[in-house]
Amino acid sequence: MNEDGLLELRNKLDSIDNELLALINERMKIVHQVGALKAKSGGAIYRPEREKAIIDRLEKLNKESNGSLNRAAIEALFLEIFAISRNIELPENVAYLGPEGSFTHQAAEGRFGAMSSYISISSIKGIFREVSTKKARFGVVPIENSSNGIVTDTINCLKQYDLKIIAEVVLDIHHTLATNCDKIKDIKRIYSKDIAFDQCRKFLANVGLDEVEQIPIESTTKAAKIAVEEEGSAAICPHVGAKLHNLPILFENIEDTDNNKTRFFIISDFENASSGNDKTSILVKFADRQGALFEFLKDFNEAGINLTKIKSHIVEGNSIFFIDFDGHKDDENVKNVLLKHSENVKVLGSYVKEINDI
Ligand SMILES: C=C(O[C@@H]1C=C(C(=O)O)C=C[C@H]1O)C(=O)O
Repeated sequence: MNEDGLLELRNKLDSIDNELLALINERMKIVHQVGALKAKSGGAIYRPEREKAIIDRLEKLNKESNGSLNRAAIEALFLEIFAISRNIELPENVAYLGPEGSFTHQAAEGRFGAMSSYISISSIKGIFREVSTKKARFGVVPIENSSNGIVTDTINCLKQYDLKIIAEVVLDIHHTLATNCDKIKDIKRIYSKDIAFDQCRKFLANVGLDEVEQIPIESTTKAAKIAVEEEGSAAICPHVGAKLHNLPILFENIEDTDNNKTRFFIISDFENASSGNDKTSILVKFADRQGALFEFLKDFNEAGINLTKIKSHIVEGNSIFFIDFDGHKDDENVKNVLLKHSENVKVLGSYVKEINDI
């Protein structure tokens, strides 16, 4: 290795880092001023729509100037900077569906960064309780998986609690088979969450593990914890879950579809302003008469609103619909339709539409 060449390059990196540090500190001073203005006006500190606009602008600039970073890299860098900025203004605590290492934990960390504090909660209802009693500023809950559908507990809580969806996060879900066993045939039982077994059926059959006892438990990460302690056990769990409990990974990406995604909602107690690229979620209870659903959908159609999801759901014996559509609740056309149906509709929140859709 050319030692002089290496030293010269490292010196260049050092001086770039010095400039970056000075610029980030300069940025933080301005964030502080924004924070002071918000404190005066009572405005929300976290503004996902503004953060998205910054990332969109930087991605465009990066393309135009032939920069080598892709969107994921720009997001990783800047979402962390934003999270640090917000935490300097007001420390953020985030309640997520645990345990540590769960997919919901990953979704939470992706959005709130390394400086936020995280509270692992064992039930979805517990998360709603934590946020509505202001013990946590944000909650992160799963809402649907591409193979297993909607998460009933989350719908029930969205109906019951007066909290808002302020952002959505979509994660690609990958499972591993992790075990202390050296050979597949030594595996006598597998622990995982019920829906994870469903998502890996073909894989289990292909490797001859479909007849082995499957023990469903409440989380995939807990599955790794149990499997590490019990001889002859394996876990279907996320990569981070296996690492967290030092359980060797035998197979990666064992899910049956290569499009396995979970969508999460971030909930809090404030409403977002429009970003120009939003989605809105509502719950609707239709009157028990012919044509009620049809008329509702007709009004949406006539207002030029694009429905992106409609799922029926039973709560306490009554059928309600969970509906997503493009647009913000304050957009003129949306506002009018919602007003017309206000008796039957609960608006759950308007939030920036994710690119990675489910
Ligand atoms: C500084 C602000 O507050 C937060 C931090 C942001 C940032 O660091 O750029 C952007 C949006 C907000 O989540 C702002 O609203 O501009």
